Amino acid sequence: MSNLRVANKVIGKDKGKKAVSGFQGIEFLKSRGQHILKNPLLVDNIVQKAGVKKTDIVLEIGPGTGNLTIKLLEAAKKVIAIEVDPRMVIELQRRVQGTPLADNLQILQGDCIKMDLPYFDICVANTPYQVSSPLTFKLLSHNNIQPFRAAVLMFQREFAMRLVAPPGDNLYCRLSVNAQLLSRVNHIIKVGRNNFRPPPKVDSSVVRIEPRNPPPPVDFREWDGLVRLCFGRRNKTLGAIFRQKQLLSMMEENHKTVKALEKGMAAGMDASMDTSMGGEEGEDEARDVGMVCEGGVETFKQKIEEILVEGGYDQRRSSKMTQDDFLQLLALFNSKGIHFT
Ligand SMILES: C[S@@+](CC[C@H](N)C(=O)[O-])C[C@H]1O[C@@H](n2cnc3c(N)ncnc32)[C@H](O)[C@@H]1O
Repeated sequence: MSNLRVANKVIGKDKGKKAVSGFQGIEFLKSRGQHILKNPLLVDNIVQKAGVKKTDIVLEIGPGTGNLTIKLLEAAKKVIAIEVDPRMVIELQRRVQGTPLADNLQILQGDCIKMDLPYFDICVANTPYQVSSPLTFKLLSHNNIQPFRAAVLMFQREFAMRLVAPPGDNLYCRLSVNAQLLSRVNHIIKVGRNNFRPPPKVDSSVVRIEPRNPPPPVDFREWDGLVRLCFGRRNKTLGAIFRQKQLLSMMEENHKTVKALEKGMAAGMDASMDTSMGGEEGEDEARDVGMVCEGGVETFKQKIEEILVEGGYDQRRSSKMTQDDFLQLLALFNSKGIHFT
């Protein structure tokens, strides 16, 4: 039996997973999102719309049997392809072997979510749908370290439409807000399911993601913490969301932790000059967590309500709020010492 025949069998961690017969004897795995592009015109269209330049280093995630890879190699200076399935790696190597394209292809075998990404100018990929969201945000956070021009990615249609959805759209959600904070996202090609082998259950779309350079000056973790709460119940008013007991007590705990940490750091710095004047213990505690107002000790709930009313957010719904609305809301909370990390 040749090496290739051995390689084509489902091996290693993937052994025993559901497979359908595919290309050159390779069984395609559903669990790995192996839906191979079989329409060459579509492949040409993706490469052309991506705007790949002769000087580009292209990152491809999941090259599979190489239908897109070959076209990318013809258009770019170099392609770095990350593929998790060793059978696909062998097939791709076989396809370029002995051709001038082989010199410009680097294959990294492994899981794209677990490995550090290399430098690249543009990412073009028919992505494995299982990793759509982590991959999108991995790419966008990589942009903070090594900025890139764009990512042109095939996703399931609904995921793509959620990425591009504007405020007020039924599909507008945490994913839309987060992706649009970090990038400009445009839908560029609709792709029917019959362009793949085997055909997936749903249609797909290609989107173009252009990271915002420089990235927005906001702590993304904190931003996502706020957005996650706001979209917990997307059609409720923020007033109603932030009145929920469980949410308030979680925020209050978080608030106390942040204050205690700040106090600990300040104490470390001021250890040699203690200016404390004593006072009522309860009030000190409340002051420590930033909840003392003119009339005395204010409850955390009141504080949050005041912030929302003051900013005009009490009756707003996250499903209709823009990036700027969320940015201003976060700035308002932060200015009152409330954080979402
Ligand atoms: C939708 S197929 C695309 C194949 C090929 N690019 C094409 O268009 O014909 C997805 C590919 O991603 C690979 N893959 C799945 N999960 C992966 C992961 N976590 N990291 C890297 N590659 C992955 C699969 O083995 C498969 O080859």
